[in-house]
Amino acid sequence: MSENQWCFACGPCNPIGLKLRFQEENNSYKTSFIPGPEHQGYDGIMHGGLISTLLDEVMARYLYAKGLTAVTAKLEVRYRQPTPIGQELAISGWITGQRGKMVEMAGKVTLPDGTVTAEGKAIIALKGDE
Ligand SMILES: CCCCCCCCCC(=O)SCCNC(=O)CCNC(=O)[C@H](O)C(C)(C)COP(=O)(O)OP(=O)(O)OC[C@H]1O[C@@H](n2cnc3c(N)ncnc32)[C@H](O)[C@@H]1OP(=O)(O)O
Repeated sequence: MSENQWCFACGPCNPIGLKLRFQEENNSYKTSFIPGPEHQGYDGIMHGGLISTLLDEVMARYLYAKGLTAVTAKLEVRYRQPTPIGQELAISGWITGQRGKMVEMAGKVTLPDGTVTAEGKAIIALKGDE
C-alpha cells in the first residue's frame, strides 16, 4: 500500500477525512471544499481550527507534491470574515520565499463571490538533504 493514504485532509482511506484533491496552477496550489454542518463551530460558520487545517494543508502539501519532505514549523491565520457553511471554498497556497531549509508560504480561503475569509502564512521546514 502506498504511503500517507490516511492524511486527515487529503487521505483517500481516512473515513472521517476531508478528502481534498489538488492541482497546481500559475505557481499556486489549489483545492476546494464545501463545509457542512459537521464542520461548524457556531451555527452556520466553519470552525476556525478546520480553516487552519485547510490552509496548513494547501501550503505544506505543495512542497510534498514537488517531491520534498516537509513539516509545518509555524502557522499564522488571519480570520477576516466568518466562513459560511454550504458554499464552495477555493483554497490556494504559494511560496513567498526561502531561508535555508525554511520555506515561507502564504495561502487564502475565498468564497464564490471573491470574498477572502481567511489568510495564512506558514514556515515549512524541509527535512533531510533537500
Ligand atoms: C499525503 C501527505 C500530506 C502532506 C501534507 C502534510 C500537511 C500537514 C503539514 C503538517 O501539519 S506537519 C505536522 C506539524 N508539524 C510538525 O509536527 C513539526 C514539528 N517540529 C519539528 O519537527 C521541528 O521543530 C522542525 C523540523 C520544524 C525544526 O527543527 P530543526 O531541529 O530542524 O530546526 P532547529 O530547531 O535546529 O532550528 C533550525 C533553524 O530554524 C529556525 N526555526 C526552527 N523552528 C522555527 C519556526 N517554527 N519558525 C521559525 N524559525 C524556526 C531556528 O530558529 C533555527 O534558525 P537558526 O539556525 O538561524 O537559529
